[in-house]
Amino acid sequence: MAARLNWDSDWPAPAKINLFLHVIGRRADGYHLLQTVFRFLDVGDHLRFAPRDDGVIAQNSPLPGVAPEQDLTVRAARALQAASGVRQGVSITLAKHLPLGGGLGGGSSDAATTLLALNHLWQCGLSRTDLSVIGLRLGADVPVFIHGHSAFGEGVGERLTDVSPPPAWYLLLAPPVAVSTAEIFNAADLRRDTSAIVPGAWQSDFGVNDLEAVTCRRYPEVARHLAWLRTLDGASRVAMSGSGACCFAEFGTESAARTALARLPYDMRGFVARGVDVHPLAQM
Ligand SMILES: C[C@](O)(CO)[C@H](O)COP(=O)(O)OP(=O)(O)OC[C@H]1O[C@@H](n2ccc(N)nc2=O)[C@H](O)[C@@H]1O
Ligand SMILES: Nc1ncnc2c1ncn2[C@@H]1O[C@H](COP(=O)(O)OP(=O)(O)OP(=O)(O)O)[C@@H](O)[C@H]1O
Repeated sequence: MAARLNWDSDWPAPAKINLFLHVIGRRADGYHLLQTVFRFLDVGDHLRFAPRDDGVIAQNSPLPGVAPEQDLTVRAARALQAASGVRQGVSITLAKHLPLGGGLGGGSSDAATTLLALNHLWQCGLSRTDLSVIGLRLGADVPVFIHGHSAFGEGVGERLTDVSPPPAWYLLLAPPVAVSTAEIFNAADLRRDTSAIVPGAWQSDFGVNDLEAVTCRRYPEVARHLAWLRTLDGASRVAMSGSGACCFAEFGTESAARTALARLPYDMRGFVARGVDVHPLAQM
């Protein structure tokens, strides 16, 4: 794919889920120390970039409720412009498919794809490590998308060790609420003392999402969707992703995931996605 990528390309920004997420402490600046496993999915947003000679960074497809200056694609492009000194601009078109505040890392993935794409198209020549440093300032979930492989994450999610969980398909549910990540991390009732494990000791059935109870107390719709997933037979894991709102059930076969989807109550929205361990732009 890498050799053919150019200004005419469609640039994918896949979703991630957190197979588990433990909060093991808190830094002096208030950010939380985590242990988590990030896995990509074969669904996501798509971006297109058009060159501009005037140095302007423009967003052609503003998201409802997100000022263009705050859009993570615009912020990523500006940060790359500043770090590399390039004088070119870009017009960005975002085809948004992932829910905002959904816990699927959509905004972070859009930012990471913008950094990877413009580093290539503007010929900035920055390394992936450079891009990760820029990305981390935009969001704790950005580095894993630049890293490009499913990974055990530590720190705030920037210290990454590759993992390859067993093949799996996921029934994702998207409760009709947007969860504020900051609200959940700052909650007084969040437990922050789960014991750390050695990354190499992680096995696919290990761990829970420590943010789940806090999100469920504040967003009853998330609790209701999780409770329904937990009635399903044959799921190897049921959990919330990130700080929510999306939840998933994991299955060993696509047909098992689709059978579960067929039973979805009329008032819930869901879809099936495959777990993917290599990011579509990893070979760039
Ligand atoms: C919940 C996860 O999605 C798990 O992958 C991430 O930890 C969140 O990553 P993100 O959405 O990129 O979050 P950021 O935009 O970096 O942070 C939003 C807010 O969440 C809180 N935050 C985030 C990450 C972290 N490790 N500790 C925190 O306390 C901070 O208050 C921060 O201001
Ligand atoms: N391109 C973008 N896509 C999505 N959200 C964006 C974007 N730019 C800015 N935002 C803002 O960032 C917030 C969080 O977006 P995002 O969809 O990444 O959350 P999330 O799915 O909870 O992510 P995470 O799993 O990283 O916590 C949104 O509510 C929105 O206000």
